[in-house]
Amino acid sequence: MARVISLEEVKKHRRKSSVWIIIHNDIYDVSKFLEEHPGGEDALMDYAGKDGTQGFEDVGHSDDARELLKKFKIGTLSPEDRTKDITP
Ligand code: HEM
Repeated sequence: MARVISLEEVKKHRRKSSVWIIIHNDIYDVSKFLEEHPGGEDALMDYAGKDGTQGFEDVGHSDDARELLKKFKIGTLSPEDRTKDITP
């Protein structure tokens, strides 16, 4: 079962040593992906400890990128902290 994580906890992971990002109410630890991200480290750091759904979708990431996401998933956001999800 996926670990349930609060927004308060996510907010603590906004330094390069530990970067968590929320996308579609799931939580991703991208600490080890910063240097590999084709969109650059800064794009990820802008959303460190925050909800990056809008940013992620605005770029129009490929299916490969979406597939890659699965590798970094560490949990889901607590129900009380969830936002109304956006497409897709
Ligand atoms: C957190 C998980 C993320 C993963 C796994 C990821 C993965 C990728 C991958 C594989 C690409 C190469 C193009 C593609 O396949 O679509 C890419 C490009 C890009 N990403 Fe991300 N990305 C993530 C988050 C973000 C976020 C939050 C932003 C914020 C704006 C972002 C901005 C970009 C940009 C601007 C490019 C385009 C680079 C270019 O084509 O010049 N990414 N990303």
